[in-house]
Amino acid sequence: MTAPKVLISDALSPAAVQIFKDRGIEVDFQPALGKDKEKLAEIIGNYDGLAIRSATKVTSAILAKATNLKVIGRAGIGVDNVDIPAATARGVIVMNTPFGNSITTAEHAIAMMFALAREIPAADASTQAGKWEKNRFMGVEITGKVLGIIGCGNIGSIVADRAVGLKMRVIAFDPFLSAERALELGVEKVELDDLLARAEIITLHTPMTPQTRNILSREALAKTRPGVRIINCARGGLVDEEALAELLKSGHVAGAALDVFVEEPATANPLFGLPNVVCTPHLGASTTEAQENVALQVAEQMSDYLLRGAISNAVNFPSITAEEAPRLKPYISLAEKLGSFAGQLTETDIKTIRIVYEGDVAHMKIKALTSAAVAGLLRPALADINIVAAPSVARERGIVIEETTREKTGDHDSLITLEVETENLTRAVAGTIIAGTKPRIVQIKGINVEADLLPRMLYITNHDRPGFIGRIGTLLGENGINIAHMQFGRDFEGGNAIALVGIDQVVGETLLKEINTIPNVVQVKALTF
Ligand SMILES: NC(=O)c1ccc[n+]([C@@H]2O[C@H](COP(=O)([O-])OP(=O)(O)OC[C@H]3O[C@@H](n4cnc5c(N)ncnc54)[C@H](O)[C@@H]3O)[C@@H](O)[C@H]2O)c1
Ligand SMILES: O=C(O)CC[C@@H](O)C(=O)O
Repeated sequence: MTAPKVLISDALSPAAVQIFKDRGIEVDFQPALGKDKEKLAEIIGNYDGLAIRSATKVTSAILAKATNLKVIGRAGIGVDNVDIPAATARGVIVMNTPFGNSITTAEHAIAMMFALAREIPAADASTQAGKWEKNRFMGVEITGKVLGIIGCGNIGSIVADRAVGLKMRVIAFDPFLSAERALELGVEKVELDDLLARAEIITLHTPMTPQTRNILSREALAKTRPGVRIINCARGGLVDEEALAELLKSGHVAGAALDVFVEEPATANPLFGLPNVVCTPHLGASTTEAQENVALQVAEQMSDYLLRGAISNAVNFPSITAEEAPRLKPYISLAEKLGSFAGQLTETDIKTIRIVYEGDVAHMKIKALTSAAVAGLLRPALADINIVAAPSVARERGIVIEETTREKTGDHDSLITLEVETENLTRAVAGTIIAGTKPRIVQIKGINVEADLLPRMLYITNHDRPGFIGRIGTLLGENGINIAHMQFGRDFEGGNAIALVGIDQVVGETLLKEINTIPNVVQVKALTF
């Protein structure tokens, strides 16, 4: 196996390069490439992995050229510089490092708060200019002030913790913050309007989503207290920059500290040059400690995926640990084959996919197995579908996916049953793993029939009558088709029967039609796995 190749296209700590090398991965460190999208597009096709910070924009155009790419690792939190749907559609795993820079970023927000409260940047510039303007700079105390946190997740909670330590009164707006967590943090959970009306300092710590974009809109800013100070170390675009500039000029907002901007790199901005505006160039995560943390973590995560199939902190696929990966692999193959089996037999629109996981498999990462089953099921219709994209593609097509887990009920230690419902029928197929690694089908439409799934197979349904087996064997033999195995099942004597025939050659349309003329044959279908 040739070593996977990773491109680092942003300024990651050299610690990442070392990790990749130590793990036997070829690494190309080109920290300025993120700013050169033409060059990136030209070479991205050579790499299995891409490690980035925020400068590299992984657009759908870049992804279209990334023909070998398997994983994008973001050394940081926000993945808004990656086109996730486009990556997902191409089966590229996108991972981030959700905690490595949280403390550092929270500290930056606190530093910004002090900078605003005491006008430190302006006082520094004035002093170094020899002005000694002791009367110009009159600050405010932090102690006892009401801090309003919008978004109280990893970073917001660290800010809350530090602010409580500074004897501030902390209120937080976050629809996903539980009452227990708020109590634990010592913050008062409030609605947005309440926060806007009460906070003397507001700090933003939400991701950029359609709900949070412009959360501090012109209207929201108008509801704030006169003299409010605003800090944004999360994402540009959470605050209306034009409206904020106007309120700073009118004196309603006493100060604003911004680490992030609608347009980055920010070379011109409506806020630049206004009194008591403090700006940093997206430095929230820029400490030696945080950069070391995120670089090490992203390199480990990407290596684990490329070398061992382990997935952690992926934003578009469930996590799989390095220990789980080898155990899960045969079940992923089984789930995909069961899906493929049902998909090849389903010609009309699928309405619902129901998957039941029984026994040991019920305790595994079933989300990954479901993705594999859905990919297998959709592949006959959508040849390029991949396991990462499959569930979202299915949902886009209005297909309902239902998963159930339960303890072992029958003979098999693990059993996966896939049921597909279309307008006209419901089809179920079940399988298990034997000898630890081999996928085997064990039931079709409730009829027990045990068979290995070979690359070429025939699926035949017939009425259970004497003479069928001899005829099918003769017909295949006469046409030069070698039978690898032949398995039968029936619901009861003389009832409905199923034959699964593993074959070594391709069966053409003419022969399929001829098989269909054998007395008592109901349906015959050539399948490939
Ligand atoms: N400036 C920097 O260099 C820097 C560094 C790291 C992170 N960040 C950014 O900081 C932000 C927060 O990161 P995090 O790690 O704390 O994320 P997180 O996911 O841990 O927390 C985000 C919080 O926002 C809340 N939230 C989501 N939608 C909301 C809404 N509509 N209203 C209010 N709250 C909402 C979530 O419930 C969650 O608790 C992200 O945007 C991240 O990209 C910036
Ligand atoms: O990489 C950086 O410097 C910024 C990272 C930050 O925006 C993040 O979301 O983690």
